[in-house]
Amino acid sequence: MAKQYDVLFRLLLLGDSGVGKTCLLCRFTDNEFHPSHISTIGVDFKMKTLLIDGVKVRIQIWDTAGQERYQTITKQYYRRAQGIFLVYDITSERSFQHIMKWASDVDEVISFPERCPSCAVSPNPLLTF
Ligand SMILES: Nc1nc2c(ncn2[C@@H]2O[C@H](COP(=O)(O)OP(=O)(O)OP(=O)(O)O)[C@@H](O)[C@H]2O)c(=O)[nH]1
Repeated sequence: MAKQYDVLFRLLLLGDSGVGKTCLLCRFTDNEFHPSHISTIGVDFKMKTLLIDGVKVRIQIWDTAGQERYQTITKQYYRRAQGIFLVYDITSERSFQHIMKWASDVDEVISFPERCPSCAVSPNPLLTF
């Protein structure tokens, strides 16, 4: 069976609840828009394969819940990501101000490799993109 992809990138969407992370992902993977807001529970993901210069690039995008109560779950995904999108709603100044908080949460998780020794060599996903 032919290999389905040559390289895999794991990316993560982070931001306040309701800023449009799921919509952004649906638009990117399926070119669809669903106007209803059904809060993500924990973490969900979608994939898309792109052909770039003859290389099959599979992009796996993890869509996290913006609600605070799921953060124990969502933080477990920060280290596995090779890139993180910090998403805000352009009509919500508050969601923009919270971007600093999301970024510092990521920094906090990845700055303490002793919490997860097997992940100690992971690059900082906020610095690599
Ligand atoms: N006008 C407008 N509304 C949007 C856009 N993108 C998303 N929305 C609306 O924003 C609401 C929330 O979108 P979601 O994508 O579910 O938000 P989310 O960030 O995934 O929310 P959580 O799963 O709770 O973290 C929905 O009611 C969408 O219809 C946009 O580009 N324009």
